[in-house]
Amino acid sequence: MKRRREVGDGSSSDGPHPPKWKAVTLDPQLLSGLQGEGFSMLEELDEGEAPMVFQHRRGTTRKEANDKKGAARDADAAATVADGPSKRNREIKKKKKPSYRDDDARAALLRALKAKKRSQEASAASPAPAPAPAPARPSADDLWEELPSLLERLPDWECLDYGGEALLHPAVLRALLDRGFTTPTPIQKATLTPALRDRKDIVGAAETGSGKTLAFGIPIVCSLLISADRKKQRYIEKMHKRAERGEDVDMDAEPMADEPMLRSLVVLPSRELAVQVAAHLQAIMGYTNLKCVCVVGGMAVPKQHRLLDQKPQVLVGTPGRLWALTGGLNPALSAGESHPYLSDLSGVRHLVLDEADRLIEKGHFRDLTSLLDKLYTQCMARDQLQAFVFSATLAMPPRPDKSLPPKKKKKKQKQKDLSATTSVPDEGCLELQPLMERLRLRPKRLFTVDLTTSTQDKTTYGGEDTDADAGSGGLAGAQGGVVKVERQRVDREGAGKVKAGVKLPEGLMLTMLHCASKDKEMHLMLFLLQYFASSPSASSASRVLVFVNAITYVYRLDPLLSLLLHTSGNHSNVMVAGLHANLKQAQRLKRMDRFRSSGRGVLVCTDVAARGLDLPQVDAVIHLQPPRDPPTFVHRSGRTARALREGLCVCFCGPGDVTHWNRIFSAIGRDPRQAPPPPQMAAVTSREIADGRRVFALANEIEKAEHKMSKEKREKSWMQRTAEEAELPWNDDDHGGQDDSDDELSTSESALRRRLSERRAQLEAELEKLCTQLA
Ligand SMILES: Nc1ncnc2c1ncn2[C@@H]1O[C@H](COP(=O)(O)OP(=O)(O)OP(=O)(O)O)[C@@H](O)[C@H]1O
Repeated sequence: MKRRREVGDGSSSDGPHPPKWKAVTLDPQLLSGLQGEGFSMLEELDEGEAPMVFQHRRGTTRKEANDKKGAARDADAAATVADGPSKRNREIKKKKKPSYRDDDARAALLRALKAKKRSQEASAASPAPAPAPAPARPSADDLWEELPSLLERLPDWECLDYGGEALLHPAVLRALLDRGFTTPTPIQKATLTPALRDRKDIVGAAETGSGKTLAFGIPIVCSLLISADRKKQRYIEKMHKRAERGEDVDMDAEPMADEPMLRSLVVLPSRELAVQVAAHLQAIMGYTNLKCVCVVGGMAVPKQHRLLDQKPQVLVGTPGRLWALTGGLNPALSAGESHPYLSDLSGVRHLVLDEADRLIEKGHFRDLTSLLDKLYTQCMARDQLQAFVFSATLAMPPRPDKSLPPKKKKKKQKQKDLSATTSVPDEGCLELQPLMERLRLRPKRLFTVDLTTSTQDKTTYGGEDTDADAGSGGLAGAQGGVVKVERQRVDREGAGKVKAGVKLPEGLMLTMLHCASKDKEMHLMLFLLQYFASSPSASSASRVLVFVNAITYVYRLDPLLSLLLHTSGNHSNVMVAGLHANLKQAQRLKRMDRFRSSGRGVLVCTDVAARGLDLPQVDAVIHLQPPRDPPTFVHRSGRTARALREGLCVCFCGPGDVTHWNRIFSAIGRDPRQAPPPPQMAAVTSREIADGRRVFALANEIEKAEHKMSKEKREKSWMQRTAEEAELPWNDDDHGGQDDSDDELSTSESALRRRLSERRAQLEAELEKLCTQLA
């Protein structure tokens, strides 16, 4: 509230209703310095508002005066900071009831105003300061000079150096160093030399999380860089020769850039995986000018066209979208949506089939085989195309026993499609022979490495023995030796014969939880409550994947677990999300991102998340329902215990699952009877189980009621919308199936909501009690 008080002669007026002026006694000192500056009056504000301001008749507006007031405050604040807190507090108190008796204060105000004006003028005259320059990326020459120091810091990668010539490009070494990858993983060690030095086709099987992505990523990036360097080298030599012949040459000129062409094609079976692999490759290309883009189904075609306009050297994608963009017909895309950059694949030098066994399953193989046919037709000179085939579940073809007489060849069957002819031995692990034929892999160029069985392969390469784990490769191989694979049986597990192509990571703890089928979800609840309660600290990241076999089950479990884990007091920061193939691609990626960035999270998912995904800090994988086959079990379980970390795998087993689990355990060479219960459940008492049942029943009831309510609401709004679109009259009573008036309806709805919130409060209290018991 403002009160005006008359100062001076009182001749000022405020329009038709002038305020009632009242005489105020002012200190003559306050006015002494203001004579002759057009000063006419003071405006006094009540406490809490700004201090008194001077209003000048000479065109100074209220806004300007306020600006000045702000500047004065800034100047005062700046002046008081240096005086320490106590003095500053006194100053602030003073400012609440300022007094301009003091000439210094007035002078400070005028100084501050002048300073503000000067700084405004200066900033208007000079452009905004340029942002601090990003640290310059070292040039290719710098990186070559850095090579010795890089190798010194990465001695384990140095073994891949041979004959004094670096096998790995320094730009890649630098990126590996940045990521802290100081040692190659066994599969990387085993494959890099034959892939890079001898350009062998690589077929590799290694456990989940063992770094297979870089086992093909590094050779691809290095070979692209090295061939660019060689081209430059050849150009420089040519220029030197011309200079020697006395020709006038510009030695600083760069060689003419080739027309960009696609050089490497990486095919994966799932969209999330393609996005992840592309990111992985981009990370090791950080010090290069190479481009890698990702194209997958479910994403906007124009956006993917824009990505292809960049003419990337490396393209990662799923078979359907790749085939469509290369000009194939795909019902998902109409004709004409292919991209010209992909019409010519003759420049492709690397082809990768990651998760190869999944790629040739139904649903992918048609697009894949069409793509391969086009690729091989265009790359007529097969020698230029190097293939990489990887998976955690590949069964290598058995070594032919030369002591036996050769089998009579059967009449050659016409192979119509890959999936029809691919043999699937050992509970679903793909045997490679038909795939190799399809890929036109030739034995002479083939290098296979299998680190998935407990029978360790010893790979003989070009006649000299080399340990696959050492990967140092015999030099004879370089002269075109024949690859032989000899198996030395080393029984690691001591648990009987292990089938080919199914090996779990070393750090995985395999457990089994037996319970009645109807109690599975209740036990899941108890496990999760215990699990998060026993995590080292509430702030440490910890994530769990719960696998089920049906999308409808995800729909049911996701909200139920959200209710339980959000409601339960001290675990309220556990994020629960569902993931399945029926979600739109953008939704899938968004949920994955949310899960990745959640401190503590549970992802309820179908097998769409089983393969390849490298989610950080997944400490436990739960098979609430047994997977369909051993490879799926291996892939699901492999989402944890990655890169030599530890992880927990919990197999929920109801009476109906026993046979299924026996089959899977037998395939991985384990005895299900010897699998212990998960440690989190070992101490759970029968009383806690009884309490758990009660809590779970309550949560189930709430979830069902909430689901019913939201379903009715959705249906009603859908029907109303449809009626409106069809211009039909809409009456709630007709369609709601109730005779209540609007008021009665809303009353019953609000009563229901009230009941639900009471039940929620009850659930919260019961969960709190249960958590305390479990702790
Ligand atoms: N040399 C290395 N040193 C340390 N970590 C590595 C190395 N190479 C890869 N990694 C890390 O290991 C993890 C697993 O790698 P990757 O996803 O390539 O495994 P994978 O064998 O393809 O697994 P999956 O079979 O499940 O697809 C990743 O987080 C990756 O960054």
